[in-house]
Amino acid sequence: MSRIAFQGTEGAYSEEASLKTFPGSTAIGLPTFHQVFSAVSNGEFEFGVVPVENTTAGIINQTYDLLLETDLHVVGEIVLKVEHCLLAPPGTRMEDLKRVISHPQGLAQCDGFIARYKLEAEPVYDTAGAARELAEHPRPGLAAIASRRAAERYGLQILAEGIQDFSGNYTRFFVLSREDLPRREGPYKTSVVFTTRHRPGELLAALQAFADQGINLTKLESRPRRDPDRPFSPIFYADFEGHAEDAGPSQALLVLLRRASFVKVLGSYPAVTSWGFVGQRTSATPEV
Ligand SMILES: O=C(O)C(=O)C[C@]1(C(=O)O)C=C[C@@H](O)C=C1
Repeated sequence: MSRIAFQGTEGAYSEEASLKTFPGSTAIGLPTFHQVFSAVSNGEFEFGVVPVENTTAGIINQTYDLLLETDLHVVGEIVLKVEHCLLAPPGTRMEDLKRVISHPQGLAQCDGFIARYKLEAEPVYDTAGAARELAEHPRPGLAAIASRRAAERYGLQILAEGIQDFSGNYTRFFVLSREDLPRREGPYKTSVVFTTRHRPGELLAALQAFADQGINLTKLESRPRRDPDRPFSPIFYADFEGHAEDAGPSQALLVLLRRASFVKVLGSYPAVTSWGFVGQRTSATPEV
């Protein structure tokens, strides 16, 4: 039975993503992303499940930064539909509420709801942690944004459900492992990080190789590099269809290696190919 580390507390969306992908495994919440990455790096856990991006609120910067700093492989992706609930101790009325606590992503995904009800938003480490904190230390006027599972786990009342600003609110997670997994059947995706020389046309040239090989890029993200001598010089995170060892992708990666000043392949993993598979164990998710 696999042991999976996620960031947060029992009832977190990351826990749900872990258990739906690896049914029957043990998923344990750790307080920080740093701890999840180290626990997988030092072999304490076989896999880590971390959020990378959300369709409403964008990328999770810390995950992207840590992917660069550690040598873990990305061996899977999970896409989970996230339905947020407004939770409060039983007996609380909507009109009593003044403040709401949740993970910054949870707050960002419910920004419109929070504004509509004129609530003061306060960030905490994770959504389920907010629910637990509220259940253990209820304060007048305080609510939490978390999952239905968190409400059940911590005995809170659901005052409103589906409060995210967009009903199509999906979070994408990466499955991290110290070892790469054996190749399976089905479509793959690959994630890479690279930097280019600071000259006109360098990014275009780096990406041209993918176009030349007929490879579909599914993501391109730019982040400021953490270099004190070159603040704001960008580092690029790209995902593309295919396995790094396939003929087309390996050719494109070779060109990228020649053009770029730095390249790191984060991993090739079975792609979540259909939105119908969201949050479900499918043939595209890693086997344990
Ligand atoms: O706090 C949680 O429940 C998490 O699993 C973290 C997290 C995130 O960091 O994006 C995961 C999914 C949701 O988008 C909101 C929060």
